[in-house]
Amino acid sequence: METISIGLLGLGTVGTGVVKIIENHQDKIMHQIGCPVKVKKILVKNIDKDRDVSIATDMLTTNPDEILNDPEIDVIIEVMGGVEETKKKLLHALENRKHVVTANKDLMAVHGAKLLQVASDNNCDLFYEASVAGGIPIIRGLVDGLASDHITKMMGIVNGTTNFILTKMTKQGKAYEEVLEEAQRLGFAESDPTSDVEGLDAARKMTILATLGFSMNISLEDVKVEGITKVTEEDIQYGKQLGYTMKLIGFAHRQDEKVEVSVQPAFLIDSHPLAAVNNEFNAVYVYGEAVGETMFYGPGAGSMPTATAVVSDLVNVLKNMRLGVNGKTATSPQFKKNLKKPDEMYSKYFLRLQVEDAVGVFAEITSIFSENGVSFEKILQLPVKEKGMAEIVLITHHASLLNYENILIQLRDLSSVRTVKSSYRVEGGTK
Ligand SMILES: NC(=O)C1=CN([C@@H]2O[C@H](COP(=O)(O)OP(=O)(O)OC[C@H]3O[C@@H](n4cnc5c(N)ncnc54)[C@H](OP(=O)(O)O)[C@@H]3O)[C@@H](O)[C@H]2O)C=CC1
Ligand SMILES: N[C@@H](CC=O)C(=O)O
Ligand code: NA
Repeated sequence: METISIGLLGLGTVGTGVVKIIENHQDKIMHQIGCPVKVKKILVKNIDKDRDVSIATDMLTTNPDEILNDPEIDVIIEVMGGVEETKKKLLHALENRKHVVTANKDLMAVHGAKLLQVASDNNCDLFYEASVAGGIPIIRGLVDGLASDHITKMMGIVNGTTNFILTKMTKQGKAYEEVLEEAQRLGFAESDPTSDVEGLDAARKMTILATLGFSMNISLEDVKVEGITKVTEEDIQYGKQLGYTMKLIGFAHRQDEKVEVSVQPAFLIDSHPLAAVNNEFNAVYVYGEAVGETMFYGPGAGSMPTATAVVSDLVNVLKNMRLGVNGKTATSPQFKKNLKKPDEMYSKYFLRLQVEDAVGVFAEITSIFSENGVSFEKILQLPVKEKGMAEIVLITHHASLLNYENILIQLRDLSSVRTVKSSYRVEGGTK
């Protein structure tokens, strides 16, 4: 029986998990594909490093050509990270007719369209399930599970680090900096956690989900991004009093064939299923016109969960090899990109203002809202320590982004408004 040989690029957190799963689940893999699978060669930076898995030294190399040009290697698994240099390596692999499995969201969010095209031109598979929400089969869920439906909305908690931080701030009242260090120690955060906390990691994942879910070529630049670095414990506590939970939400909405995609800290109504997703867990809520509400939940990062997605992609490549149907997945989007404008993007908003505690101030503020056609759903006025000042916390009814931004400009111009302390999107509905 012929053995399938794999070339592995990277033997870090995910690569180590891949080696373990291929070894430990060999019987199950063989049962599905009918022949054994072995990792033949592994690209690393440092051959002498201690590893969490036992590997013969002659399997390691620092020369990518030993893998990319080896005619015995059928499939490349890329779990090394990086964008431009990695793109070159994968193009080289595909041009050498090697199938590719990758966990690299940074690469797929930026160069996915090009790589998928080259894969298709060479009759190769390029699968990337692990790139979004680690071990959760969300890409297969969208592309296969919901293939017959018209998806109108996706909301994702797709970054484990920020969900861990916000959960600890909300439930244990811990400070942001303290929890970020904990997330780094536990290994959820990227080596430079800026892309986690500034929302870029989630934006890359939402780019991939929106492209697939809406069958439109969404690029990273189309995603409006805001991270969690400005979220305060007071904001979280005010939201709690009003019945909302703070989450970093990736939001993708389609209406009348126009779409919007964004990532931002947002308040979710406590009864929303995503509000119960805590710590480093990820979840993606998907609304399809026919299926209604669905939610995909699980571990979005970590060695074994992420490697599960990678090796499952590998099994699919090998099943396709047996059937002789590699590279046949449709890659070109069905629809032309059509993005919503600010007067077409509707949401509720949470707003926290520090204002003078004087007669007429409340009326001045409410008149700005009514001039812009926006009304309130909830409102609280609270005393603050500083004499003569008060805090107003409110939730609006649905407003267009255009009207809401006008309101913010006008409020900042009012002499009775000392500061706009914070402002967040509020989510709760379905479609
Ligand atoms: N960790 C996670 O939970 C998740 C990770 N991912 C993605 O998976 C990929 C891998 O992540 P992770 O395993 O955490 O990363 P690690 O940093 O743990 O591992 C990277 C591996 O790649 C090797 N490597 C990196 N650059 C080079 C290079 N230029 N030449 C040769 N070898 C190189 C390293 O070698 P050496 O060991 O010698 O240093 C190391 O073995 C990334 O794209 C990441 O975004 C996706 C979902 C979840
Ligand atoms: N840093 C990422 C890891 C997985 O993609 C996260 O926190 O989700
Ligand atoms: Na996944």
